[in-house]
Amino acid sequence: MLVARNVTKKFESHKKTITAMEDVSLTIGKGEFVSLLGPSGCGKSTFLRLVAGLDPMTEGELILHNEPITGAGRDRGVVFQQYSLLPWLHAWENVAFALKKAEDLSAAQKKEKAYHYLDLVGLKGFEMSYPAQLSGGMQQRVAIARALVFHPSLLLMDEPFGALDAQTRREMQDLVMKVWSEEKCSVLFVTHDVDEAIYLSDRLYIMSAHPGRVAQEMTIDIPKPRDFNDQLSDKFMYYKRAIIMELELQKSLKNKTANKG
Ligand SMILES: Nc1ncnc2c1ncn2[C@@H]1O[C@H](COP(=O)(O)OP(=O)(O)OP(=O)(O)O)[C@@H](O)[C@H]1O
Repeated sequence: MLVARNVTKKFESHKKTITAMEDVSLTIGKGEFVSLLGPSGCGKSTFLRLVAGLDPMTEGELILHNEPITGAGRDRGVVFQQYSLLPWLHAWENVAFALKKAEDLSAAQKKEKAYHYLDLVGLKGFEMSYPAQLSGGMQQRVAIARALVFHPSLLLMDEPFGALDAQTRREMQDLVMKVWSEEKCSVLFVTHDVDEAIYLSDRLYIMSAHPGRVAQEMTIDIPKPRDFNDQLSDKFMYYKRAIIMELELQKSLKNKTANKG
Protein backbone atom coordinates (compact mmCIF):
# COMPACT_ATOMS: atom_id res chain seq x y z
CA MET A 1 0.00 0.00 0.00
CA LEU A 2 2.86 2.38 0.86
CA VAL A 3 6.12 2.07 -1.02
CA ALA A 4 9.15 4.25 -0.21
CA ARG A 5 12.02 3.97 -2.69
CA ASN A 6 15.40 5.55 -2.00
CA VAL A 7 13.87 8.42 -0.07
CA THR A 8 16.33 11.14 0.94
CA LYS A 9 15.50 14.24 2.94
CA LYS A 10 17.91 17.14 3.39
CA PHE A 11 17.33 20.28 5.42
CA GLU A 12 19.09 23.57 4.79
CA SER A 13 19.83 25.19 8.13
CA HIS A 14 22.20 28.12 8.84
CA LYS A 15 23.92 27.65 5.48
CA LYS A 16 24.54 23.99 6.31
CA THR A 17 22.92 20.96 4.69
CA ILE A 18 21.65 18.32 7.12
CA THR A 19 20.89 14.94 5.60
CA ALA A 20 18.13 13.67 7.90
CA MET A 21 17.72 10.41 5.97
CA GLU A 22 19.27 8.86 2.90
CA ASP A 23 18.13 6.16 0.53
CA VAL A 24 15.37 4.83 2.76
CA SER A 25 13.35 2.08 1.09
CA LEU A 26 10.51 0.32 2.87
CA THR A 27 6.96 -0.89 2.42
CA ILE A 28 3.75 -1.10 4.44
CA GLY A 29 1.11 -3.59 3.36
CA LYS A 30 -2.66 -3.15 3.55
CA GLY A 31 -3.74 -3.61 7.16
CA GLU A 32 -0.16 -4.05 8.33
CA PHE A 33 1.24 -2.58 11.58
CA VAL A 34 4.80 -1.40 10.99
CA SER A 35 7.09 0.35 13.48
CA LEU A 36 10.21 2.44 13.03
CA LEU A 37 12.83 2.14 15.75
CA GLY A 38 16.25 3.74 15.94
CA PRO A 39 18.61 6.09 17.72
CA SER A 40 17.59 9.68 18.30
CA GLY A 41 18.06 11.80 15.20
CA CYS A 42 17.97 8.92 12.68
CA GLY A 43 15.06 10.52 10.83
CA LYS A 44 12.02 8.59 12.10
CA SER A 45 9.85 11.68 12.58
CA THR A 46 11.14 13.16 9.35
CA PHE A 47 10.04 10.06 7.46
CA LEU A 48 6.61 10.09 9.10
CA ARG A 49 6.14 13.75 8.15
CA LEU A 50 7.04 12.96 4.53
CA VAL A 51 4.44 10.19 4.45
CA ALA A 52 1.91 12.53 6.08
CA GLY A 53 2.60 14.96 3.25
CA LEU A 54 3.60 17.70 5.70
CA ASP A 55 7.10 18.16 4.21
CA PRO A 56 8.46 17.50 0.71
CA MET A 57 11.22 14.93 0.22
CA THR A 58 14.48 15.81 -1.50
CA GLU A 59 14.92 12.66 -3.61
CA GLY A 60 13.24 9.32 -4.13
CA GLU A 61 9.71 8.04 -4.47
CA LEU A 62 6.84 7.81 -1.98
CA ILE A 63 3.85 5.98 -3.37
CA LEU A 64 0.57 5.48 -1.54
CA HIS A 65 -2.21 3.48 -3.23
CA ASN A 66 -0.19 3.61 -6.47
CA GLU A 67 -0.13 7.44 -6.44
CA PRO A 68 2.82 9.66 -5.49
CA ILE A 69 2.33 11.55 -2.20
CA THR A 70 2.11 15.26 -2.98
CA GLY A 71 0.57 16.61 0.22
CA ALA A 72 -1.63 15.80 3.20
CA GLY A 73 -4.83 13.87 2.56
CA ARG A 74 -7.88 12.30 4.17
CA ASP A 75 -6.44 8.85 3.54
CA ARG A 76 -3.89 9.50 6.33
CA GLY A 77 -4.52 10.32 9.99
CA VAL A 78 -1.68 11.62 12.14
CA VAL A 79 -1.14 11.41 15.91
CA PHE A 80 1.82 13.21 17.50
CA GLN A 81 3.21 13.02 21.05
CA GLN A 82 1.69 16.44 21.79
CA TYR A 83 -2.09 16.13 21.73
CA SER A 84 -2.54 19.63 20.22
CA LEU A 85 -6.17 19.93 21.31
CA LEU A 86 -7.92 23.29 21.27
CA PRO A 87 -8.53 24.10 24.96
CA TRP A 88 -11.71 26.15 24.37
CA LEU A 89 -13.49 23.33 22.52
CA HIS A 90 -15.29 20.32 24.05
CA ALA A 91 -13.81 16.88 23.32
CA TRP A 92 -16.38 16.19 20.60
CA GLU A 93 -15.78 19.60 19.02
CA ASN A 94 -12.04 18.92 18.94
CA VAL A 95 -12.74 15.73 16.98
CA ALA A 96 -15.31 17.40 14.72
CA PHE A 97 -12.84 20.25 14.08
CA ALA A 98 -10.93 17.91 11.74
CA LEU A 99 -14.11 17.71 9.64
CA LYS A 100 -14.43 21.48 9.35
CA LYS A 101 -13.82 21.50 5.60
CA ALA A 102 -15.84 18.35 4.86
CA GLU A 103 -18.64 20.04 2.91
CA ASP A 104 -20.21 16.69 2.08
CA LEU A 105 -21.21 16.25 5.75
CA SER A 106 -23.95 18.11 7.63
CA ALA A 107 -23.33 19.52 11.13
CA ALA A 108 -25.36 16.65 12.59
CA GLN A 109 -23.29 14.05 10.69
CA LYS A 110 -20.06 15.64 11.91
CA LYS A 111 -21.29 15.48 15.48
CA GLU A 112 -22.40 11.89 15.04
CA LYS A 113 -18.98 10.90 13.66
CA ALA A 114 -17.19 12.67 16.52
CA TYR A 115 -19.35 10.83 19.08
CA HIS A 116 -18.78 7.51 17.28
CA TYR A 117 -14.99 7.81 17.35
CA LEU A 118 -14.93 9.06 20.95
CA ASP A 119 -16.88 5.93 21.84
CA LEU A 120 -14.39 3.78 19.90
CA VAL A 121 -11.47 5.19 21.92
CA GLY A 122 -13.30 4.64 25.22
CA LEU A 123 -14.49 8.20 25.90
CA LYS A 124 -18.24 7.68 25.88
CA GLY A 125 -19.66 10.11 28.42
CA PHE A 126 -16.75 12.59 28.09
CA GLU A 127 -17.90 14.23 24.86
CA MET A 128 -18.71 17.52 26.62
CA SER A 129 -15.46 17.68 28.63
CA TYR A 130 -12.83 20.31 27.91
CA PRO A 131 -9.22 19.11 27.40
CA ALA A 132 -8.17 20.54 30.79
CA GLN A 133 -10.76 18.27 32.45
CA LEU A 134 -9.18 15.16 30.90
CA SER A 135 -6.02 13.22 31.89
CA GLY A 136 -3.06 12.99 29.48
CA GLY A 137 -4.14 9.52 28.33
CA MET A 138 -7.70 10.73 27.76
CA GLN A 139 -6.47 13.74 25.79
CA GLN A 140 -4.41 11.42 23.60
CA ARG A 141 -7.56 9.32 23.08
CA VAL A 142 -9.30 12.46 21.79
CA ALA A 143 -6.34 13.06 19.45
CA ILE A 144 -6.61 9.47 18.18
CA ALA A 145 -10.37 9.90 17.61
CA ARG A 146 -9.61 13.09 15.68
CA ALA A 147 -7.11 11.23 13.48
CA LEU A 148 -9.70 8.55 12.74
CA VAL A 149 -12.68 10.67 11.68
CA PHE A 150 -11.99 10.29 7.97
CA HIS A 151 -11.53 6.54 8.43
CA PRO A 152 -7.97 6.75 7.06
CA SER A 153 -6.36 3.75 5.40
CA LEU A 154 -3.03 4.70 7.01
CA LEU A 155 -2.65 5.88 10.59
CA LEU A 156 0.66 7.63 11.31
CA MET A 157 1.70 7.74 14.97
CA ASP A 158 4.84 9.57 16.13
CA GLU A 159 5.86 8.57 19.68
CA PRO A 160 2.18 8.91 20.67
CA PHE A 161 2.63 7.61 24.20
CA GLY A 162 6.02 9.17 24.98
CA ALA A 163 4.53 11.58 27.52
CA LEU A 164 2.40 9.03 29.39
CA ASP A 165 3.13 7.01 32.54
CA ALA A 166 3.87 3.29 32.19
CA GLN A 167 0.40 2.06 33.23
CA THR A 168 -1.45 4.49 30.92
CA ARG A 169 0.98 3.62 28.14
CA ARG A 170 0.06 -0.07 28.41
CA GLU A 171 -3.65 0.79 28.27
CA MET A 172 -3.05 2.95 25.21
CA GLN A 173 -1.12 0.16 23.48
CA ASP A 174 -4.13 -2.12 23.90
CA LEU A 175 -6.37 0.68 22.63
CA VAL A 176 -4.25 1.04 19.50
CA MET A 177 -4.46 -2.72 18.92
CA LYS A 178 -8.25 -2.51 19.22
CA VAL A 179 -8.52 0.50 16.90
CA TRP A 180 -6.21 -1.17 14.37
CA SER A 181 -8.22 -4.40 14.33
CA GLU A 182 -11.62 -2.66 14.18
CA GLU A 183 -10.73 0.05 11.64
CA LYS A 184 -8.62 -2.37 9.57
CA CYS A 185 -6.18 0.42 8.74
CA SER A 186 -2.43 0.19 8.24
CA VAL A 187 -0.27 1.83 10.89
CA LEU A 188 3.17 3.44 10.74
CA PHE A 189 4.29 3.75 14.35
CA VAL A 190 7.41 5.60 15.52
CA THR A 191 8.71 4.65 18.95
CA HIS A 192 11.86 4.42 21.10
CA ASP A 193 10.33 1.66 23.18
CA VAL A 194 11.50 -1.80 22.13
CA ASP A 195 8.78 -3.70 24.06
CA GLU A 196 6.08 -1.46 22.58
CA ALA A 197 7.40 -2.00 19.05
CA ILE A 198 7.46 -5.80 19.43
CA TYR A 199 4.07 -5.93 21.17
CA LEU A 200 2.28 -3.90 18.50
CA SER A 201 4.04 -4.63 15.24
CA ASP A 202 3.66 -7.14 12.47
CA ARG A 203 6.96 -5.90 11.12
CA LEU A 204 9.51 -3.32 12.14
CA TYR A 205 12.43 -1.43 10.68
CA ILE A 206 15.49 -0.53 12.75
CA MET A 207 17.24 2.57 11.47
CA SER A 208 20.83 3.73 11.71
CA ALA A 209 21.80 7.37 12.24
CA HIS A 210 23.71 10.10 10.37
CA PRO A 211 22.37 9.83 7.84
CA GLY A 212 19.30 7.79 8.73
CA ARG A 213 19.05 4.53 6.79
CA VAL A 214 17.28 1.24 7.22
CA ALA A 215 19.70 -1.06 9.06
CA GLN A 216 17.44 -4.06 9.60
CA GLU A 217 13.92 -5.29 8.91
CA MET A 218 12.27 -7.78 11.24
CA THR A 219 8.98 -9.66 11.11
CA ILE A 220 7.39 -10.27 14.52
CA ASP A 221 5.99 -13.73 14.24
CA ILE A 222 3.73 -13.73 17.31
CA PRO A 223 0.03 -14.34 16.55
CA LYS A 224 -2.46 -11.52 17.16
CA PRO A 225 -4.38 -10.60 19.19
CA ARG A 226 -1.56 -10.41 21.71
CA ASP A 227 -1.81 -9.87 25.42
CA PHE A 228 0.46 -9.24 28.38
CA ASN A 229 1.51 -12.92 28.55
CA ASP A 230 3.06 -12.65 25.10
CA GLN A 231 5.47 -10.08 26.53
CA LEU A 232 6.87 -12.77 28.82
CA SER A 233 7.31 -15.43 26.14
CA ASP A 234 10.65 -16.80 24.91
CA LYS A 235 9.87 -15.56 21.42
CA PHE A 236 9.30 -12.02 22.68
CA MET A 237 12.62 -12.14 24.57
CA TYR A 238 14.35 -13.44 21.45
CA TYR A 239 13.14 -10.45 19.43
CA LYS A 240 13.95 -8.05 22.24
CA ARG A 241 17.54 -9.30 22.51
CA ALA A 242 18.03 -9.13 18.72
CA ILE A 243 16.66 -5.57 18.52
CA ILE A 244 18.66 -4.28 21.49
CA MET A 245 21.85 -5.78 20.01
CA GLU A 246 21.16 -4.05 16.69
CA LEU A 247 20.40 -0.73 18.43
CA GLU A 248 23.62 -1.01 20.46
CA LEU A 249 25.53 -1.68 17.25
CA GLN A 250 23.96 1.38 15.64
CA LYS A 251 24.77 3.48 18.71
CA SER A 252 28.44 2.47 18.65
CA LEU A 253 28.67 3.16 14.90
CA LYS A 254 27.08 6.57 15.48
CA ASN A 255 29.60 7.37 18.26
CA LYS A 256 32.51 6.26 16.05
CA THR A 257 31.31 8.57 13.25
CA ALA A 258 30.88 11.43 15.72
CA ASN A 259 34.41 10.92 17.12
CA LYS A 260 35.90 10.90 13.62
CA GLY A 261 34.02 14.14 12.84
N1 LIG B 1 13.06 21.26 10.24
C1 LIG B 1 14.33 20.83 10.37
N2 LIG B 1 15.38 21.65 10.05
C2 LIG B 1 16.64 21.20 10.15
N3 LIG B 1 16.99 19.96 10.59
C3 LIG B 1 15.99 19.13 10.92
C4 LIG B 1 14.61 19.52 10.84
N4 LIG B 1 13.85 18.47 11.23
C5 LIG B 1 14.71 17.47 11.56
N5 LIG B 1 15.99 17.88 11.36
C6 LIG B 1 17.20 17.07 11.57
O1 LIG B 1 17.02 15.83 10.90
C7 LIG B 1 17.56 14.77 11.67
C8 LIG B 1 16.47 13.72 11.92
O2 LIG B 1 15.50 14.28 12.82
P1 LIG B 1 14.21 13.47 13.28
O3 LIG B 1 13.47 14.35 14.24
O4 LIG B 1 13.50 12.98 12.11
O5 LIG B 1 14.87 12.25 14.05
P2 LIG B 1 14.16 11.15 14.99
O6 LIG B 1 14.76 9.84 14.63
O7 LIG B 1 12.69 11.27 14.91
O8 LIG B 1 14.66 11.62 16.42
P3 LIG B 1 13.97 11.39 17.86
O9 LIG B 1 13.91 9.92 18.05
O10 LIG B 1 14.94 12.06 18.81
O11 LIG B 1 12.63 12.05 17.83
C9 LIG B 1 18.14 15.38 12.94
O12 LIG B 1 19.53 15.58 12.75
C10 LIG B 1 17.40 16.70 13.04
O13 LIG B 1 18.18 17.66 13.70
